[in-house]
Amino acid sequence: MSLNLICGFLIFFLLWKLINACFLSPILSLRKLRKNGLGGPTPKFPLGNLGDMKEMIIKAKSLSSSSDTISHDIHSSSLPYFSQWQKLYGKVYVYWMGVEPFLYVADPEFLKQMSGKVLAKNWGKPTVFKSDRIPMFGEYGLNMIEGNTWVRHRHIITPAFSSTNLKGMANSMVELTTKMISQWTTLLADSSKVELDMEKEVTILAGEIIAKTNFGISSGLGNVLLEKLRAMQISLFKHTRYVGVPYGQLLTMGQTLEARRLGQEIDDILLSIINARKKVIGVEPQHDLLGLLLEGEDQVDGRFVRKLTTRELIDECKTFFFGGHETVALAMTWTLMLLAMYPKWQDELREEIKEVIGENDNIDFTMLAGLKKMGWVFNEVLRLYPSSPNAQRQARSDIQVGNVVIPNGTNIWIDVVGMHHDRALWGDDVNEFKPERFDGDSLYGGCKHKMGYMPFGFGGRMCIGKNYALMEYKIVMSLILRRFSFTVAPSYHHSPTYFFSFRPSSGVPLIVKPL
Ligand code: HEM
Repeated sequence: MSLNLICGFLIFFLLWKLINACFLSPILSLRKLRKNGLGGPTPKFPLGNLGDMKEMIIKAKSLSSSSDTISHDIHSSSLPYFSQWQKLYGKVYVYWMGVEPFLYVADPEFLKQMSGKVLAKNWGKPTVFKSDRIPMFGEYGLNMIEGNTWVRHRHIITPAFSSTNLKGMANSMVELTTKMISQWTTLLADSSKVELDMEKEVTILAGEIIAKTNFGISSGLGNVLLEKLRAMQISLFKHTRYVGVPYGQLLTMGQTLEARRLGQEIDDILLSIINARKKVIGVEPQHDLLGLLLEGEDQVDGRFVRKLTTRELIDECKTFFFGGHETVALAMTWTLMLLAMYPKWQDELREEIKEVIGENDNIDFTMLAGLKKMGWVFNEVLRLYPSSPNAQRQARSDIQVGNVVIPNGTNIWIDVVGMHHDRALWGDDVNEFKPERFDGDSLYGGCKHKMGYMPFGFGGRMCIGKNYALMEYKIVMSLILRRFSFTVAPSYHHSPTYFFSFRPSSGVPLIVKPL
């Protein structure tokens, strides 16, 4: 075959791929979805609805920056496109990121029926997000994998979060929080109050806690990992990403390469931690996550094989490091901001802590169940400011929900914030901070539909670290509320911003006073 012919074939093949990716496949998907009677905003090539989304965000931000009042209605202010499209097209519609259609779902009944049709292991995760997420979670992190690989990993990891193991982690949580408290006490020695950025304080603490309890590593090394993860997140999500736009990655090449470089550096540190731990297996007891993942072997077809490969281990460590500190840190940050806004709830919690824990420094795991009101506050904070504001899935086969067929390959965006702020589900006080709605051991806070409240996800892929998170939250909050009171600093500007999660746009400065 002549060189010209080969080049001709290659050009034809690349052109065909481009036309297919940019036009044929999206038109086919649009037809299939429209056949179901699903509405949605009109996509424009090549950005889909990304341009509209950006415009709406800029408008909403300029409105909120001119207002001094603190509103908890973050659905309208931080995700204005979803809230405005919902009014036009209902709670299930189709929007586009580039040439990728997304089925938007904020209807709990639809979600219930849809999730009832698919086994946890058969859910896919959108391929379109993978290249952005791989530097953060690796290819084999629990939240990235599917099918039998997910079943195997989940089966191996679940025992690490048993109540026996959690009990063993409480001491480290108390120890590290006490260290932070003594730093604050030193700062306060010379003045009666100080202003501290609570987001920064509790993020460092949560990072130290996950580093110690899951990997047995020192705060110093934990902080190095945290800084690299944070820098990676900023390079990946702080600026416009052209998700779903054909060859959109080329437009953000610099950020992508930077994220990959940081990802590799994190992998190298984790590999050295894993190798050091391998040397002490069988010599020292291994109760933390890493020890459990390393220890033991499985018998497969009569052969003994290691449970997870080194690549899988690195990816799981990265996933737990990231997922295990960021979510809890945000829950604690928003809690402190809300408690500073509503001092009545600070007093209520302090009273409860006094009754249940007293001045005891050896907080026992079993005592924590007695902190009922703190549980309500935790639930209410995660309702208003969920650390995981959405869940994403991809159909791996056609799914029939009532009259709607969700075609194989469809991306699904479940808007958790939308459901948590839905007036029809929660009533007129939906945007108010009212922890008492979770009174009476109500798991759903009076929500009219059980799937309308899902801060920890749904079905078999529900958060594996839920009990760990609640334990850490209760220990940290008890220890700090016992010693300090909090008020909102005049410099605080309430502007929760969505980038991967809901974060304060410029920290949460609070005035801290010793009690
Ligand atoms: C307030 C704290 C937390 C919140 C609100 C939270 C929320 C969630 C949610 C909503 C999911 C499901 C995501 C989906 O459906 O795609 C999830 C999954 C997950 N969470 Fe959490 N999480 C928290 C704390 C933690 C902690 C402390 C850890 C680890 C120590 C952790 C590890 C994970 C992992 C590994 C998954 C993936 C599970 C799977 O796919 O099987 N999370 N989390």
